[in-house]
This record gives sequence, structure tokens and C-alpha cells, in this order.
Amino acid sequence: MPPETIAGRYEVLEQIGRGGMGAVWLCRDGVLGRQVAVKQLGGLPGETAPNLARSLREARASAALTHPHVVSIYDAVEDQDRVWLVMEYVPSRTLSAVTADQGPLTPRRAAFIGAQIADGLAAAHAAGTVHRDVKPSNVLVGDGDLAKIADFGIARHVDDETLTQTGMVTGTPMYFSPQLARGRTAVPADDVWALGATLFSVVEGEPPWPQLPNAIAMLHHIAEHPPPRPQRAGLLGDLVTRMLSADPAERPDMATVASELHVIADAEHPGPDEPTVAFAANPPTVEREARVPPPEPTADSIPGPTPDPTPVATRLPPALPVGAEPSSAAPHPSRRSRWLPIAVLVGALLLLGAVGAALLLGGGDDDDPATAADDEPSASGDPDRSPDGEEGSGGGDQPGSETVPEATASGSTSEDEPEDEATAEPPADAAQFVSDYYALLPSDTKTAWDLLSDGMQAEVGSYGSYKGFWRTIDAVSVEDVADDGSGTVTVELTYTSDAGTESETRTITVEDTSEGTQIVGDQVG
Ligand SMILES: Nc1ncnc2c1ncn2[C@@H]1O[C@H](COP(=O)(O)OP(=O)(O)OP(=O)(O)O)[C@@H](O)[C@H]1O
Repeated sequence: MPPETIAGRYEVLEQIGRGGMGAVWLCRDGVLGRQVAVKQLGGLPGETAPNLARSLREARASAALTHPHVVSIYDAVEDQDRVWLVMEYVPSRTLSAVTADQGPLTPRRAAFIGAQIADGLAAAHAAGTVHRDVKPSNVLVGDGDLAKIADFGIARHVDDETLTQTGMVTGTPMYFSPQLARGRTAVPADDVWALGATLFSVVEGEPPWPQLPNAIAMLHHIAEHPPPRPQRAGLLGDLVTRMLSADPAERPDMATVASELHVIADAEHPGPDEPTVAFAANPPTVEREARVPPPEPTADSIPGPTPDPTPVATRLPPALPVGAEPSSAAPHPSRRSRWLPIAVLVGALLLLGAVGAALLLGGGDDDDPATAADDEPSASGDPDRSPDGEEGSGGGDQPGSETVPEATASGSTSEDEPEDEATAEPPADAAQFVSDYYALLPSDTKTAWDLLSDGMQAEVGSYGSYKGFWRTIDAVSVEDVADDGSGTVTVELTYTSDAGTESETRTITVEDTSEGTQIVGDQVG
């Protein structure tokens, strides 16, 4: 039991919780007259001087941070041979408690919470501090999903050699990166991994790894096994996968993570003019105001089957309108490097009214062995195949410049594209072809993929991406389709997904090429 008053100043009101190092108490600061959370450190059976010293370092490292999404440390006092850490009191539940109670979070809600935590961690990294124990139980979630990262208990300053020399194994193995699991010194990329694993856990409903009986087995498992690809992460999936890259150099830095998470979260709640709010209790000096959260989801809205309120527009990677972002359609050295600009573009494309990508990027991962090799259809497709299995027929004029395939117009360097253009003719019934194409989707992505020209396939990036995108769609229906006679088809589509239904108009260019009838261009509107 704690004393009635700690260090003659903090009147103990009640126990808030208990963690690995001791209990946390709600106290009243008799001097400043505010509520504080006081965490008991030390005094546990087997407590040693290094632990106590570590506690003090926790206070020092954490106190250096003042950020709206980092729990502020006010003081570290000694009383009764123990160290008491005096913190900002955050009326909250931990993220692990939230998911235990409500089930997995929707990707958007996870992004909203994760973006705040990433903001706080990015500030910590900029100040030279690595948290090293990011996990759902260290994320405090208050009203309106306003979140703060707590417990810099094992944070260390990157220059703090004394801590490095202790060789103490601290932290929670479940969220350790492979490098930490192998005993390497903690770096900011380890926090990126841990936040990625945290996001994985909250959207999937379980952590990436099975809980193994002891820490050593857990560390060994993490060091040896790549994490599975998240299945329920939606638009969050690619970012989480990059955060969980085995090579720390391939992980985005925390500031990038934060900005991508904000894009995903804010897509539902855009608006630079939105008002800001602060935490109700003892808001610290803010460097960046907490953003207005999305409406508190009801209990019904939390589990997966319930529609995510995120509109399809925010979940489906839109097609890039010609000229909207020339660089994004240029040849890509690697798939990973493309994702950041694409994610950042989502918000801008929303403003353009782009809704879903019938053909372009999706949540799949061509690096994912599950989507490679045996799944990969032929790169160029069956030259004789059309959606209904019939050979395409030709006839008519070359398409005009307004129907130049997007890939070509925006700089695709696909070697096969010129050949397509040289032999291209508008098909007899382009409208029927487009209808038949969408009739294949989302179930038969292999056949549909083969109906895209090489240039279009290059635009998409990989069959894995294409398939990944269509995996997020339950149904697509063609409401209206019109053919201008020269291979340009305007089609009105309605997508159904977890997010509900969303409609858009696309202009699709179809040609009879040497490869057969193919879709060679696609744009929204
Ligand atoms: N500043 C705070 N304001 C409000 N509640 C808090 C605060 N800090 C911690 N808590 C509550 O106290 C509980 C215990 O926190 P603590 O940090 O000791 O545990 P933990 O992070 O679960 O464990 P570990 O010490 O192993 O990391 C938390 O689960 C949380 O509910």
C-alpha cells in the first residue's frame, strides 16, 4: 500500500492500474491542486539499484518531452525507499483494454489513434529518445479516441551509454523488432516496428505472433519469422507491412508514418478549418493541437462485419487523372517507394472527386509470397482471350488523341505499349467488353488482369496489387455504359465493400491490339 500522501505532496485517491513495475495511483497534487497519476517504481521484490536508476532515467528522458500525444512527466520523487513517478493524469483506457472490450478496430479508427501516437513518437525521435516499449497497453485512449503514448519507462536517450552498458533486457518481447530480439541496441526504427505491430494487433484482433510461453522463445520466434501480412487492415495494410519490414532501412521513419496515418485517418474527416480540442485533464503545453476525433464509434460499429464508416473513396486507391500527378505514373524502381506519394495523394484525389480504382493500385503486396509465383498470371495475358472467351474483332479508326491511354499520356515506358498502339483498332463492341470485364470482378482477377494491356499492368504495378485491391471489394456493378464508337467507353460503376456503396464514372479506352482486345486506358470521370 502507498502512503496516504506521497512525498508530502501527492494525496493518494485510488489505484488506477497495475503494470509490470508496480501500481499506478490517482493522486491530488496538494501544491498545484490538480489530479496526477503517480506510478510506483522500485520497492518490488528483487528490486535492484539498476532498476531504480532506470526509473530515474525514465523520468529524465520523458520529462524532456512535451507533446500533446505523450504523457507528460511532472516529477520523480523518492519516498519510503521508492521512486514515484508523477505524471499527467489521462482519464483513459489502454488500447489493449479497448480492443479487448470492443473487438478489432476499423482501419480508419486505428489510423486515427496511431497517427497521434506516431506524432508523439516522431517528436521523441527528433529529441533523440527511443521509446522501446510501444505496445497497445502503453497507448492511453481517452474520450473521442484522443490518444497518448505512455510509459517511457525503458526509453533511453540514444547518447545514454550507461544505459546501453547495463545490458538489461527490458521491454515487451511481443512487440520487439527482429533486431531488438537479436539483442541489438534500440533505434527509432524499432519503435516504427512496434507501432506497426501495435496497429496490426488492433485491426487484426491479435498480435502478429502467437504468445509463446517464455520471453526467450518469443524473441527467437520474432528473430526467425517474418510477420504475416495483415488481412483486415484495408488501406492501412501497406503501411503496416512496410513498418514491419525485416530490414530497418526499409521501414518509413516515424514522421513519415505519422503523415501517412493522418492521410488515412483524415480522409474521413478532412478540413484544415476543423476546430481543435485538448485532453480534458491537465493538458500539457501543446506544440500541435489534438485534432477533433471521428465520432465515437458505437459498440456495434467496432467489429469487422459492421460497415466501416470510411467511404469507399478513402479506401480505394483512386485512378490518377491524366496530368494529376505525372511522376506517379512514371516507371517505378520499386513498389515500396511508390507507396508514400500514393498515400499522400489520397487526400488530394478525394478533392478531385475520384472514388475507386477499377484498375489501379490496391492493398496487395507483390512482395508477399502469397500473392506471387503460383498466383501470378501471365504478364501479357492470353492474346485471344476476351471476357466471354471470344476472340476480339477489329474495325474502325485509330482512337483520337483524347483517348490516348493514360499510361502513355502520363509517361509509361512500357516497351510493349508502342506495339499495342501500332496495331490498335477500336473493338466492335467496346461497351460490351467493359461490361464483361467488370462482370469478372472481384472474383476472377486472373482473367480480368489479362485483359489489361502491358501498359496498364505496368501502371497498376503488379498483379499482387491488383488482386489486393479487388480483395477489398465485395461487388462491383455496371449501372450505365456508353461507347463512343472509337473505343472510348464511359461506365458508371457502383462498388460495394465493408465501407458501404460508392459510385463513380470512369472513362475506359479499349483497343484490339496484337495481344487481343485489351483495356489500354482508364481514368476517373
Ligand atoms: N498517466 C496515466 N494516466 C492514467 N492512467 C494511467 C497512466 N499511466 C498508466 N495508467 C494506467 O495504469 C495502468 C498500469 O500502467 P503501467 O504503465 O504501470 O503498466 P503497463 O504499461 O501495462 O505495464 P509495464 O509496466 O509492464 O509496461 C495502465 O494500464 C493504465 O490503465
